[in-house]
Amino acid sequence: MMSRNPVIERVKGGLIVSCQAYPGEPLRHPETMAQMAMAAVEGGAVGIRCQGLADIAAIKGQVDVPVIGIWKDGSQGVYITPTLRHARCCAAAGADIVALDATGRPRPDGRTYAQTVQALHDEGVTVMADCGSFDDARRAVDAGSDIISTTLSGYTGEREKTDGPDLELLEYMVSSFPDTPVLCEGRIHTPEQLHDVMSRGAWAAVVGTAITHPTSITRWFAARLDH
Ligand SMILES: CC(=O)N[C@H](C=O)[C@@H](O)[C@H](O)[C@H](O)COP(=O)(O)O
Repeated sequence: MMSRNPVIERVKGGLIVSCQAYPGEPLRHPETMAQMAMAAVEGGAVGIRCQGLADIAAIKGQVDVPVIGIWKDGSQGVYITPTLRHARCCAAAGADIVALDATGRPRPDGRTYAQTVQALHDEGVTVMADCGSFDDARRAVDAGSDIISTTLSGYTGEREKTDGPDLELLEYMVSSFPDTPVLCEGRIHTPEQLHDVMSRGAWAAVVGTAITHPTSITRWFAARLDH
């Protein structure tokens, strides 16, 4: 499959690194995230996913690879780029692709996911659908999303939170929607898992925590101490 969108074509077959720090965390600073993004690109990342308008702008100022921008607002319900306003701001901050919650849950601005995508497409914005289930993926494809992704699997109550990536959902999406690039995102923690998701037909994969969240990585090691 080819994508007619050059930005999506650029990340084909590659590793996208998510550079995010959560509210109150020591690394939560746009310059720090830009440094993290530069380090990831040096290691072979073909794209960066990042959160927040300041981070998007700082990262776009430092790397040449495509940037997927999100704006997380809140932590319950629809919080990943929840409204058209949030999405427009991500695009204005420089995101090459804007990712948004593609679930059917009510959105704060009362628009449906499809209405939001329509408005963004009218403005020339490339849209990535963060899905939590197969129904979300179908709705996202029907809405004309440029990319669909497993991002929200395990976080919306519809799919079990698997230890690793949701391979079942990935395979279902890849086989059902051959004309839409499918990204695998969420709980890819090892190079072997990355290899596995790519061999199952992912267009590209997004890895966050295992590369850019040292507090989690430290906890994984510390949990194996005998005391
Ligand atoms: C559910 C949710 O809010 N996911 C977020 C989406 O941007 C991030 O917190 C994740 O780190 C990202 O999806 C990458 O996944 P992982 O960190 O597991 O490699």
